[in-house]
Amino acid sequence: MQINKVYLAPMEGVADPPLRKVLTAHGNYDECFSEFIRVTDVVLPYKTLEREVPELKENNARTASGTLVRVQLLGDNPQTIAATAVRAVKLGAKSIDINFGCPSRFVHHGGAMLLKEPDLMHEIVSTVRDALLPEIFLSVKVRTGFLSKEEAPEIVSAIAVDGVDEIIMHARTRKDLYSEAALDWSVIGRVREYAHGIPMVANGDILSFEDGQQCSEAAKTDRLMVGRGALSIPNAGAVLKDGAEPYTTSEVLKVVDEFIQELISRRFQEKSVLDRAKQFLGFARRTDKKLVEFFKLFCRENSVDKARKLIETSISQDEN
Ligand SMILES: Cc1cc2nc3c(=O)[nH]c(=O)nc-3n(C[C@H](O)[C@H](O)[C@H](O)COP(=O)(O)O)c2cc1C
Repeated sequence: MQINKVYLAPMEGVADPPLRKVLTAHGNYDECFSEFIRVTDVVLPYKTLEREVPELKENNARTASGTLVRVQLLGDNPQTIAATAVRAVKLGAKSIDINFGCPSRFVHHGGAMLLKEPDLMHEIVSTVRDALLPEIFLSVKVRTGFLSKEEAPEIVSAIAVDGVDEIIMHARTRKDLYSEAALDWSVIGRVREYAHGIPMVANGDILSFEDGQQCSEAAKTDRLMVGRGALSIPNAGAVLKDGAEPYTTSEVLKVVDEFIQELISRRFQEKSVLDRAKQFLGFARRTDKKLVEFFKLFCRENSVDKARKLIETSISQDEN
């Protein structure tokens, strides 16, 4: 199947503004997402939204390379989520996503915890939709269930509110967390009918062109979302949509170095720069055996200069 849309997934603590800037310059993504922004019983101040999603004011809700950033909100209070969404739109957001997929144990009543409460999910989605102008794109991100994928039809029915533009489904339940064995893209295909024509976006462990093809066949959709795979294959959009060759090891390392430079330019502390580069490589090594060894060497470096030198040496060895 021809893939028509590929999104860079929201990843809290990973896909922050500097990483979004770097990855969207390479990824050929149709849109990327903010990390989840938690909304309590208080409408979020503008300054919090500006801090979490600086792209809103800096570049009309786009990253430097022009990729739109969808603002993701998480919470259990329909009114404050809706009012916060309206504020995000005033700051420039063109698209909003509601998170019912986050399994974090630090989120007590929000994210995937609400998969157990279809009525509340329905109320949140309806209230947010009613508060926004129709031209503002609204999506909802869920998992296939809380305890079991048998819950998926009820979940999709609850959120398939008139005017919702997309349903994004991570093909695991809350209970599955990130278990590889539990992944089941076909659930997405089976619950399509409950979405009443709202396009579905399939998500979970898409790490290659072949994965993308299998996922879209099973999920019966031409829209995919890539999270961790975006760090192993920084050009994931081009790979999945156009069958481009995935970046080579040295191309991935050049992206890691760009990320390091981006963090330095934003005045991140040396330790944070090293930690974030390790985090990137930790994900990237999933699909590249050469990076497994490189990662071990990289973790021994205790200065950014030495770490960048190691990257440079490895790139020149790889290219010769
Ligand atoms: C470190 C990390 C942080 C995440 N943060 C969020 C988040 O803020 N909002 C959200 O909806 N999902 C979040 N997720 C879930 C991803 O968006 C995605 O659904 C999941 O990783 C499966 O896709 P993948 O296999 O392509 O990574 C996070 C996942 C990871 C690994």
